[in-house]
Amino acid sequence: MSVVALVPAAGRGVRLGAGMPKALVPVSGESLLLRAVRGLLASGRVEHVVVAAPAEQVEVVSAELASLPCAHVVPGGAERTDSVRRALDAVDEVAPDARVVLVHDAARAFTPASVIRDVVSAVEQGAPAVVPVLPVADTIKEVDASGAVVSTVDRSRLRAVQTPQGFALDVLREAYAAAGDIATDDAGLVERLGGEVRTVAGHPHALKITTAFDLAIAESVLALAGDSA
Ligand SMILES: Nc1ccn([C@@H]2O[C@H](COP(=O)(O)OP(=O)(O)OP(=O)(O)O)[C@@H](O)[C@H]2O)c(=O)n1
Ligand SMILES: C[C@](O)(CO)[C@H](O)COP(=O)(O)O
Repeated sequence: MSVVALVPAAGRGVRLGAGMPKALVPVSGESLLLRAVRGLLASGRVEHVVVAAPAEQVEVVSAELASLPCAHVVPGGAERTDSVRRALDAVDEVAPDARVVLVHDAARAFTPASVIRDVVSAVEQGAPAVVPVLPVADTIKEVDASGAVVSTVDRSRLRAVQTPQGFALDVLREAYAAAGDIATDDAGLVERLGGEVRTVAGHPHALKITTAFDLAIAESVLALAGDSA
């Protein structure tokens, strides 16, 4: 029973503003995408990877991953959900024996191997869907349309959600078959069907690189880890 990872990498990276798709932005000479895919494979728990690339950059992205023969590239879509769906559609061809699927943002390129392993193990032990989470550090307030505070939310029950998110393959397929509106994460589609979603501990290094500030943090993490992060 193999594990396949879907890597949505077709975003424009508007908030980062690097003038190229975010997945191709280099950190210490290696793109976020290459780091993310290599990290999945280096966990020792992922055998196949399907990357959703910007539709007009499939060849560029394929060349970027040429050193990793188990990575396959498909054209992504307009929204993250569309990109994941296209990668999911390629699983039968790329990994016909897969029963466990991960969905992992290229933008979370520094996710530690331990998080990837914990997510895979939880699915293998029977969880239909698994997300890595971190406690919320800030006080969270609900505000109305005018910006006035409505309430202070009890943060003890809140978690910030990361990737990779792990699924039994048939569960993710069912969730995507039923998907209506766009969801901000894949587990949200399982929740809509009433499916159980379990959590494992996330990690600060699995941050999503969204802005130039996040990229600076990633560069610092790499510098501290001596490029072994
Ligand atoms: N149509 C899209 C949009 C996003 N993604 C991917 O989904 C992940 C999370 O998205 P985000 O970090 O929001 O990336 P962007 O959409 O590129 O960011 P922005 O909104 O700043 O353009 C990224 O790896 C991104 O490449 C994708 O595959 N297809
Ligand atoms: C999937 C995700 O990374 C979990 O935190 C996040 O929801 C992606 O959101 P985005 O708005 O598409 O970046």
